[in-house]
Amino acid sequence: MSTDGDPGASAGSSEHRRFVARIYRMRILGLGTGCIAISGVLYENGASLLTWMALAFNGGIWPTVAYAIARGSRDPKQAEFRNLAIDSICGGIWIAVMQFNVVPSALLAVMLSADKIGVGGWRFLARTASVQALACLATWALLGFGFRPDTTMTQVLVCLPFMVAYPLAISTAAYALGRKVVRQNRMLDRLNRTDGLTGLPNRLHWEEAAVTELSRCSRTRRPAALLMFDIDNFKQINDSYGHPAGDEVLRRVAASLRASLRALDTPGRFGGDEFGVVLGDTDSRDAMDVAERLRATVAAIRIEGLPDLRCTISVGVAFIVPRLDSVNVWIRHADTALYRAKQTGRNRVCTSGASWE
Ligand SMILES: Nc1nc2c(ncn2[C@@H]2O[C@H](COP(=O)(O)OP(=O)(O)OP(=O)(O)O)[C@@H](O)[C@H]2O)c(=O)[nH]1
Repeated sequence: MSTDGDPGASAGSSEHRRFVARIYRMRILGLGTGCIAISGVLYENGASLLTWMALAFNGGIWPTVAYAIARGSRDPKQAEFRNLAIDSICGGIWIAVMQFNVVPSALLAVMLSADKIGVGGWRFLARTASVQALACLATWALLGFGFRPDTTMTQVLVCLPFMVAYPLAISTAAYALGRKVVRQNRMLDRLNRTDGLTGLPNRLHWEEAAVTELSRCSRTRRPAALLMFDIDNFKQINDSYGHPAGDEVLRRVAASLRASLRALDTPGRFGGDEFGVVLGDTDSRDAMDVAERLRATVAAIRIEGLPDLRCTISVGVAFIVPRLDSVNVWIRHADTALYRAKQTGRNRVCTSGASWE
């Protein structure tokens, strides 16, 4: 009995073991309090010793047996789904044994249904509800179609723990699951926006920052600049020192970027050995200073164990110009300037020329 779990995860995974453990805890609570509710009816109806023993088994021993079955199974998820169907069958039998005593029978049916929806949705409920109904009908026929729907006050009172504790537990589990989903969505969103190697915003995220900056500039008429830079002869670094050394260079360049920029600026990895920086509220002179500083910082990078490794960057700078209404055009201007820096000897800063100021 549970509202929690991910039936879609792969068999045998730790997620499935957690799912089984959560169901175990819920089953102990649900069947424990549920059997107390049933006992009120059995007591007043003068049930046989065999019926009491069956109830004791269902409430006290079955949760642990079900847990052991699921834990020992090669496919814990499927095993647990079978156990949940058995829960429904038992529920159907108890409803008939109670001769449809209305309050505990309705409670049992509702709680068992909530479980099934929580774990496997309405389709799973439909499947288990049909076996529950069949088990109920068969038991009812076997016991001679007894029908005593009236519920006494004592029977209502012994239903209270089930009525209160179990829905609270279901809500708590649903809330915890909801929080987990929100956390995982946030993490996914962060991963989607981050370059795995450098930890910088990836191209998509970085371009969003550029769009935001461009529209802010159009509104406020404040200056801004875009830097695009590319590591010089990076292929040669990879070829001479190996790919892991190339990766380390990329990480160190990213670290230099993070260390030397303001919170207002947005660095990003554009792809391969190409990076971009959005410099918010920055005029052309300051932008050139930042670009030169970056160039010098990267040139000073030294990698432990590789004393000969040197890396430089070529930087293209594009300022906001009048009637610039597309980030793609802004990036193209910076790219053209970067191309010029490469063409004129690398390890230098070039600008796209035009500026507002
Ligand atoms: N180590 C490493 N290399 C990468 C990565 N992504 C791209 N590269 C390599 O980076 C190199 C980029 O080379 P290019 O930009 O074509 O040229 P370059 O050697 O930098 O020369 P210039 O740009 O003209 O100075 C290619 O060899 C890519 O395989 C990465 O994540 N890690």
